[in-house]
Amino acid sequence: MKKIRISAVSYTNTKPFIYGIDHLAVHDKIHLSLDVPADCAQKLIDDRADIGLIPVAAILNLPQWEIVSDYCIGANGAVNSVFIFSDVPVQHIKRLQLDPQSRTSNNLAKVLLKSYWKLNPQLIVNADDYSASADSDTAFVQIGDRTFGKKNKYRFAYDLAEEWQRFTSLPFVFAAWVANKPISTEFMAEFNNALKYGLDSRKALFVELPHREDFDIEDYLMNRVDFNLTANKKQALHLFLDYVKAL
Ligand SMILES: C=C(O[C@@H]1C=C(C(=O)O)C=C[C@H]1O)C(=O)O
Repeated sequence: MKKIRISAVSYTNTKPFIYGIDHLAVHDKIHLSLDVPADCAQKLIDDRADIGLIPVAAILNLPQWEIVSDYCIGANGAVNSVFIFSDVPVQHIKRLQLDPQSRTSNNLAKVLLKSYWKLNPQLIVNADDYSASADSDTAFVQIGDRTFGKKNKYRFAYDLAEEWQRFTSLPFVFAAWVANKPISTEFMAEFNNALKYGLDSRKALFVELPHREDFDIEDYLMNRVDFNLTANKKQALHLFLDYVKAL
């Protein structure tokens, strides 16, 4: 049987899902690659993958798409790995560098700047000095493991899932399992079950993960990232896509 090509996020937030896939028979039906979120999205857009854990903002670039699982990378309030890091309060940011690995959070930052904070800093894509500007008016968006332990290194760290919740009173969905073509319901049920198994096995996974003094990975994967794609999260997802379309 031809293997289903799956691109998943290479960050710690996806490790529970990978644990589930690696421990169940669905593993043998899959060709799995781990990529930064922007590449997960591009693989699905270019049809180099059949299913991806893709940044939801990239859904808008897919001619055909379907959410194929009950699970996601989401948050109910602060997620603790998606920030605008800044040396000045958001009102004083003049330039904002976007994260080359992100699609959703860059757009979330744009939505919050426009509609919540009502600010209009210059946005910089692919900055040469990304995340290391000497200029204190220049802030940056950053996602994933590169943010671990950095929260107290900048005078201001705006958690974008928390700011979104302040703005809309809703949770947020960063990435969802999306297919770009019809996939059999039998396979999707087996895959969904593996994702659930991974989430249910988080305690066993923690034994394998490296300990960090500067970041509480267990709290992150048990309490900050919220993996259930609930009705509330779907509502938030559609609202977010409407905001992105209006940018
Ligand atoms: C919470 C996170 O969610 C992520 C953020 C994404 C984005 O901004 O495009 C995409 C996938 C997720 O991994 C994170 O990576 O820290």
